[in-house]
Parts: sequence; structure tokens; C-alpha cells
Amino acid sequence: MSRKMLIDGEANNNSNNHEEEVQYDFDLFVIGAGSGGVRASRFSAQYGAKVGICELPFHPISSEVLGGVGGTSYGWELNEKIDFNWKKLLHKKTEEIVRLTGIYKRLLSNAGVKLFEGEGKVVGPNEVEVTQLDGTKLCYSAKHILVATGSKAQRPDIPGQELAITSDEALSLDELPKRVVILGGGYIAVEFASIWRGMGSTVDLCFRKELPLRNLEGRKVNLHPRTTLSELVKTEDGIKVRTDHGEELVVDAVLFATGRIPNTKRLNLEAVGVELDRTGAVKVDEYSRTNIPSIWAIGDVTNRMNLTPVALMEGTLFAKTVFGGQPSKPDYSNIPCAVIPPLSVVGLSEEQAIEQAKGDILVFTSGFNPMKNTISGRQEKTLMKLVVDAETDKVLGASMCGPDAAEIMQGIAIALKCGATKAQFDSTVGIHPSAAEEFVTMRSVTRRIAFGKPKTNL
Ligand SMILES: Cc1cc2nc3c(=O)[nH]c(=O)nc-3n(C[C@H](O)[C@H](O)[C@H](O)COP(=O)(O)OP(=O)(O)OC[C@H]3O[C@@H](n4cnc5c(N)ncnc54)[C@H](O)[C@@H]3O)c2cc1C
Ligand SMILES: NC(=O)c1ccc[n+]([C@@H]2O[C@H](COP(=O)([O-])OP(=O)(O)OC[C@H]3O[C@@H](n4cnc5c(N)ncnc54)[C@H](O)[C@@H]3O)[C@@H](O)[C@H]2O)c1
Repeated sequence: MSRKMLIDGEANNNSNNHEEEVQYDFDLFVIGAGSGGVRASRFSAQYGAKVGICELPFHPISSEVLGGVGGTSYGWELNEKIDFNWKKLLHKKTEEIVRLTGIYKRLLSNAGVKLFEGEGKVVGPNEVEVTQLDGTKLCYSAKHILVATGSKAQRPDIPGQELAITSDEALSLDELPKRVVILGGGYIAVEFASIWRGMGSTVDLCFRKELPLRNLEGRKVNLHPRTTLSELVKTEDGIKVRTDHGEELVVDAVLFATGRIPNTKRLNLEAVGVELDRTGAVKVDEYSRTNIPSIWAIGDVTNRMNLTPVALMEGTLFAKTVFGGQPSKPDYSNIPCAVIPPLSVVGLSEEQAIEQAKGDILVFTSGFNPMKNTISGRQEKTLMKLVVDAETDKVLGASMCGPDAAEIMQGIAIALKCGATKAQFDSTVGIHPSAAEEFVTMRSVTRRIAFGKPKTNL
């Protein structure tokens, strides 16, 4: 198995002549075959590295000990009409996960990456151990180890918390829950509120901040701002939920969408000397390298920006740095993102722009009824916003809520990445008819926020 390691062009290579004689089983061993791990291993192999990767045994509902190649695959698409049949939807979802797992496995084997099914653990700076399903352990040495084990849902410590589910189980419930309470106001909370409400369930969304998510109100989601849950109790009719305002609701399911924590608990990292932060995330430098020079980490496990395309970027640049001879740092500026209901943002929010401002900030907004909604009678406005530096005229941020927001924002993200000014937006000819043309026709300033003014929560 042993072979002479590659002499690669990594950044700040700490290896010395003595080390170059060491024989390793692999040039790179990756723990976790999700978005980041698969990308990093494929690209490293394409640069000529001998790569091994391990992934937890497959299960459609992931947990600490079960997973599957492809990782947290929630971006499934369905080509058939589903008719809101929950069981059919679940069946299609599992089929899709199995299909994606197969695709990822083929990608790895076509790239010459050796895949191991089992739980990986770091046992030394250049040593990994994989525990297979039958309990047998495999041990391999590697010049570089990459930790790409993602994150897992965190549960608030509320009495009766075991009665609640997280997003891991939410798409595997036997029946569509007719009455749901969701705790949280982030990505997963608003997405599941939209999905379940769209399927006809009664949805109560409890979140700690004040700002109402008006778009969800329009979709008849019951909003409970500045509210958290104090207790869950099993009853004959379902789960009784008590809020900190003394309200009581009886529901079929309670979803905790209260953030995710890095998956580092079972990896033995601290024993090997790898530094973790207080959330358990692996601490890395700008090249994704830990304090142990042979150990690297990418994706959610580092808790930098927890998005699939970011894990892909970090994986790509890890391979380029370590095996491509071109040290490359990920660039986290102007990363666009989107959620359902269609809401998409890139760059700074108004609040962030004010916090970081060195001068005045100009805000341009536009709100209108999209033609699609006028025809269908849906009571939902499209809203758009541009946040501009008054002195440089540079567009600092853009956001949109309304149909096709994500599709439109991808193009706006390119403009922001290129450092576009408001004058350049204005001189761009719009596409008519489109909603997107509003982004190049917002002529009048909605508000000017003078430097040093107290921050808003917009
Ligand atoms: C419900 C939900 C919806 C999301 N939707 C979006 C979205 O719409 N857009 C977006 O950009 N992002 C979305 N995300 C975030 C996105 O999924 C993550 O940011 C991304 O998957 C991170 O990639 P990763 O490689 O770090 O981790 P993952 O893709 O989670 O991969 C980690 C892999 O490591 C495996 N693993 C863990 N421990 C071990 C071990 N000890 N040994 C071997 N293998 C191990 C896991 O089984 C898993 O396969 C969503 C997340 C969730 C939970
Ligand atoms: N469309 C997308 O891009 C997408 C979709 C889903 C998930 N994700 C990713 O998955 C990650 C996890 O999503 P998420 O929605 O769980 O996390 P999040 O960080 O987006 O939101 C967590 C929410 O829970 C609240 N919260 C935290 N602890 C709480 C407590 N004890 N009591 C009450 N409320 C509490 C927070 O205030 C926040 O509103 C996100 O970081 C995101 O990157 C992305």
C-alpha cells in the first residue's frame, strides 16, 4: 500500500528533507464525502495526488453515525408534478438522494479516489482510522488529512425537547403534519414554514427577533415575534407547546430550526492537538490549514459561511493550494444566497453597511406587484433594495424578495464582485418586460443615512 509521497507545491510547506523520505499510504485522506470533501478529493486527484476518502454508511436520514456520499443534499429537484402528496414526495426525495449518492460515487471513482464506507477519526497528525459497519477498523497514513465532516442540527435545552424534530427528520415524517410549530427565524425555519404552509398545514413560527417576516404573513403563516418556547408536553392529541408569553398550542410536530453546530465531537481532533473554537468548529488559517500543518479543514465544520457553494469553493482552493502549486485563499466577499419564499441577497445588508460605514449610506428601494401575482390574484409584493456608498457610489449590497429572486441575484452578484457603481447600474439598459429591470431603474434615493447615526434593524 505504501508509496513515496508527492512532492507538491503547497503553501508554507513545513516539510523538510527528512520528511520527504517518509512513505504514506495516501497523499490525502479526506474524512466526510459531502459537498466540500468530494470536491476537494476529486480536484486533488486531478492534480495527481493519491486520495482516499471515507463517508458514514448510507441512510436517507443523516445522524452522527449515518450519512452517505454527497452529504447534506437538500437541493433536490423534482421533475414530476407532485400534487402535494406527502408520501409520494418522501418517496421521490429518497429516490433523489439515492440517485445523487450514485452520481457522487461515480464522480469519485472516475477521478481515481478510493472510497471507504465507515466512520473516520484522526489518530495522529498523519494517521486516520476508519471504523466500518461491522466494527472492523482500518488504519491509513496520509501526508495530508482533510476534515470535511459538516455540521449537525442543534437542539435548545427546553423541557420536552426530545419531542421535537430537526430538519434531519422533517422530510422523513410518515404523515404531513397538519399543525406545526417552528422555532427559529433563519434559513431552515422560513423554508419549512413556506413548504408546510404551501401544503396546507397550519404553521406557527416563533422567533426571537422583532421584525415580522411580512412575506410569510401574506402566506398565512402565524408569526410570533420576540417569542421562544418554554416547554413541550406529549398529550393524547399531539404535542402541547407552551411559549414564554404563556400561549399554548397543540400541534402534530415541533421543528427546531435553531442553527447547526460543527461535526467534530467524535473525530478525536483535540487529542491530536487540533485547535477548536468554543462552538467546536475547527480553527483554520486563510488557506484552510489547522494549527497542525498536515491537517486541514473545509466546509461547515469550520463554521465560516455554511453554504454548499462556499464548501465547494473551499474544497477547490484547498486542492489548488496543496496539490496544484498555487496557494489560493477563498474570497468571502459578495457571496449571494437565497431562501424560499424567494428572498435573495448579496453583499451588505442596510444594517451591516451602516455598521461598517466610513461615510453616508444611500438606500434605494422599489416595491411593486409582479405581473405573475396580479394575474393569479396573489397578495405578495416584490421588494428590491440597493445599498450604496454615498461617497464612492459603489453598490455595497442588493436584496430582493419576490419571484425569481435567486435567478436575478446571481447576475447582480457578478456586478458587485466587479465593484459596480450605482451610476453603472443606472447606465445599464433594462430588459422589458421583466422584474429585474427595476434594479437598473431605481432613480430616487429612498433614504440617506448620515455617518454616525445609530444603527437600524432594516
Ligand atoms: C435543511 C438544510 C438545507 C440547506 N439548504 C441549503 C441551500 O439551499 N443552499 C446552500 O447553499 N446550502 C444549504 N444548506 C447548507 C449546506 O448543506 C452545507 O453548507 C453544505 O452541505 C456544507 O458542506 P460540507 O461538505 O461542509 O458538509 P456536508 O455536505 O454536510 O458533508 C459532510 C459529510 O461528512 C460526513 N461525516 C460526518 N462525520 C463523519 C465521519 N466521522 N466519518 C466519515 N464521514 C463523516 C457526513 O455524513 C456528510 O456526508 C442546507 C443545510 C440544511 C441542513
Ligand atoms: N437556502 C439556503 O441557503 C439554506 C437553507 C437552509 C439552511 N442553510 C444553511 O443551514 C444553516 C442552518 O440553518 P438554520 O436555519 O438552522 O440556522 P440559522 O443560523 O440560519 O438560524 C437559526 C435561527 O435560530 C434562532 N435561535 C438559535 N438558538 C435559539 C434558541 N435557543 N431559541 C430560539 N431561537 C434560537 C436564531 O436566532 C436564528 O433565527 C444556515 O447557517 C445556513 O447556512 C442554507
